[in-house]
Amino acid sequence: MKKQTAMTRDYVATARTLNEALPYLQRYDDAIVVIKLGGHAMGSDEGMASFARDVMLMRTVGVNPVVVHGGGPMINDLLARLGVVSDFVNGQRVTDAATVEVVEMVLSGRVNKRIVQAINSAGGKAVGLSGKDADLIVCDQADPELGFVGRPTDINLNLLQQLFQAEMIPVIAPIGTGRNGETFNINGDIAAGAVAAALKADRLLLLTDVSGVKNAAGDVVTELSAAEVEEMTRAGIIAGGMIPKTQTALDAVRAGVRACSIVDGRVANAVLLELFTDHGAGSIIRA
Ligand SMILES: Nc1ncnc2c1ncn2[C@@H]1O[C@H](COP(=O)(O)OP(=O)(O)O)[C@@H](O)[C@H]1O
Ligand SMILES: CC(=O)N[C@@H](CCC(=O)OP(=O)(O)O)C(=O)O
Repeated sequence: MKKQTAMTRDYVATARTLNEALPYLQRYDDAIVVIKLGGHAMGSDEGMASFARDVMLMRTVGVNPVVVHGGGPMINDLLARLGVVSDFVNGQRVTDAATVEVVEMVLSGRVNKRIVQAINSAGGKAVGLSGKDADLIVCDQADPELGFVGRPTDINLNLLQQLFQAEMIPVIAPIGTGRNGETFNINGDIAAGAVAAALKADRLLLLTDVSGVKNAAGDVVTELSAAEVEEMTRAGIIAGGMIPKTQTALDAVRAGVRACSIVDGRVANAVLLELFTDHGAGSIIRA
């Protein structure tokens, strides 16, 4: 009897959640949502499977999801085994010719295929790509000091639109192609921002390993203005890997993306909570 009561309570809660989700489901019907999955947010196989189900659910309710991933920790692991140490400047890896080979191998290889496989196991049709496929992400060199680090200049929108029409889910490794045949390493956040901006996406979600952008007291700032981001960066409160994230968020909303959220990807169903409930967490930067 007691068990039945608990079960009934569960059903009531589920029904309430579905009811709460309705306006969000309507708002996001046929929307484009770009999700950046950071290397630190790609933990356990269960976490990956849960992320894949969330992406699949988005597709099922009519959203066009695009996944762009990182994999910094996985690159570090292989470089360490090869005895190579990288320097980072403002959250970006200084990338020489030998390093870019390792970066491409790790990102376009194991990391990309792990995500593709997880989404397909959840019933989706994910297609793994790097920026080299059909010239998806063409880059210039970002800064000579960073070596083979790319700044995206052109995105092949036609390819992405064809995949949306076929209800396929693009999973993109942040590797760019140069005009002279170079291979470029692109920071995952910057690649996701460039794709979101080109698509004028409804939402850009940056999934990471912290609960949002924190202020000097260590509290998450739920809504951030451009001026606050600039000030917190100048003061060194936004540092390291959070610099490309917040700059990407600003660039994306300036380029026509409706909103960008920085959320904790380790939280179960982080993507669904952010898109389809009143309980979105993390930090949001709006246009
Ligand atoms: N103000 C800040 N608020 C939150 N995190 C910050 C802040 N400044 C720097 N960080 C750091 O940024 C990291 C996220 O960037 P990064 O390690 O590149 O993540 P990912 O691999 O998910 O892209 C956090 O783990 C944190 O250490
Ligand atoms: C230029 C640059 O820094 N590229 C990144 C690409 C991977 C990435 O962005 O990974 P996360 O999202 O897990 O940090 C790198 O080499 O680490």
